[in-house]
Amino acid sequence: MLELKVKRIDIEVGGFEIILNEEDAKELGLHPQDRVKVARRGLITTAIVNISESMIKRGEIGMFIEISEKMNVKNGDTVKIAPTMRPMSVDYIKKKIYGEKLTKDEIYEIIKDIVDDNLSTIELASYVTAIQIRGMDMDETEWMTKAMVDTGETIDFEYTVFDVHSIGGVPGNKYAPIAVPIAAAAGLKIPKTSSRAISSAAGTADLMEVLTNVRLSVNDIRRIVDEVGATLTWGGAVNLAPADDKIVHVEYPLGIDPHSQVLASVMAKKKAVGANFMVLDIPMGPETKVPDEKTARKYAMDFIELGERLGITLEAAVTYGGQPIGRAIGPALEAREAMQALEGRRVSHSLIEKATDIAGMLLELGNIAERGEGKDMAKDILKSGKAREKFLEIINAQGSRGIEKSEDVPIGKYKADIHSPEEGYISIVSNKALVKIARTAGAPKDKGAGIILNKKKSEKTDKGEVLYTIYADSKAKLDEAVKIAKMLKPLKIEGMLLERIPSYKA
Ligand SMILES: O=P(O)(O)OC[C@H]1O[C@H](OP(=O)(O)O)[C@H](O)[C@@H]1O
Ligand SMILES: Nc1ccnc(=O)[nH]1
Repeated sequence: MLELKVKRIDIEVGGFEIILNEEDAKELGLHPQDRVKVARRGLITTAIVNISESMIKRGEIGMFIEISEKMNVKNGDTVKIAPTMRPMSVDYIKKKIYGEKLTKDEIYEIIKDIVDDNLSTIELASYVTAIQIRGMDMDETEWMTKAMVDTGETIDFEYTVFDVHSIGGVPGNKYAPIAVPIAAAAGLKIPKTSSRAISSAAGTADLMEVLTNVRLSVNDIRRIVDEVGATLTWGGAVNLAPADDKIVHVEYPLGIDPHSQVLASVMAKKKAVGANFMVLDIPMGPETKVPDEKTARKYAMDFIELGERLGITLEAAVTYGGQPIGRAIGPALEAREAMQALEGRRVSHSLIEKATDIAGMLLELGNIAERGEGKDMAKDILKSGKAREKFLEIINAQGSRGIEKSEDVPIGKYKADIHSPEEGYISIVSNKALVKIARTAGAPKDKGAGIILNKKKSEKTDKGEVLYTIYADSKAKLDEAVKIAKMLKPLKIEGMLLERIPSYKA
């Protein structure tokens, strides 16, 4: 064991990492990526070792933001460190890499180590990759979901709780800020939590954060649902299924979201708030998580079965994901478009149809509307302005940012129009290319960054007309996004030369 003086390093590294001087590391027999226990005043945490010759002096320990905050240390404090073993869950991850089925206890151990930050980013990334390639059966998925719930807090409401969730994968998917207030305006109780972006350029949590505080405590969620009927918050901020956000953290840069992880991630969040009934959105289309009907059915049946195992009645909606929902992509632009829809302004048909289809299913599940009449009722509630009122109540109860109208939403200061190289009809809109461009422009972290589509599939364009506009919070990222856009050409025009493949001799 060594006692070392803390030197805080103001960098977020996404996990518990420390830096030791080469000599101190040698004394303890430590190498880079080994683990140590770090202890101070009864607090003990596992951390991953990095080694430096000169940045950290002998007798010092460099502590990055995450571990400094967890251990509550300032410069000059002392901590004790000692080498420790790799957790057993690394062996279980390897078992999955080799394609074996995991037991309930092994899965619980992995999830517990994820929650306790005992796994390095490398190990966590291997876990996600192993699940993507090897998959999990329904038993493993159920155990994983329950482990995710049991390693966090849960909320018990005294009334019937409704919920809604999308598996994501289609850009511009801002159905929730419209569907949730419609259902809440009709009297349903919906404590909705969302993830941040996983494969897209804006998750519901990212876009809600433009308008309100999404970091609520369990008690705040309970109080606000009691008072106004619904919340729209970020799951990662509350201790509800806390493993989820840590897994999302490594899925995001990889842009992958394995089937059984989607099931566990969504359903753990629903179980943690005690949902009794829920609607699940499955966007289907090329370049989404669900390319065809067969995959959509598999998702729907697996979700329904997992729902049954957890005591949640679930109805799935397979929705059109062949191109973005609405015309806006990126947190602020999507928040603005959702508000425009709530204000009754003219927005894309696809957005209104999708949001009211889903809200209608919730109204029917809640026995507020007869079967087959939910959608019309949802449209009436939207038209009446009651959903807008409810939405403002929700965002004000969570913490007002002073945004009351769509015009108040701040969007990217820099923008560039992309023009059509020729006349014709739009034949292909590439979800993936649009996400790549929006992410290059800075979304989802730069809230104002993203894309507004001026043209969508089957629409006619003249030569030189604006196809879409890219927004960014910084000029450098805008320039980069324009470069990528010109390379990827996300909108194809019928008759357009798609690619020229020269002969070897050319
Ligand atoms: O599209 P990508 O980024 O893969 O999926 C992540 C999004 O999907 C879910 O949707 P919602 O909360 O029901 O809107 C998550 O909560 C998150 O907002
Ligand atoms: N993996 C996930 C996909 C969509 N939503 C989630 O919350 N999680």
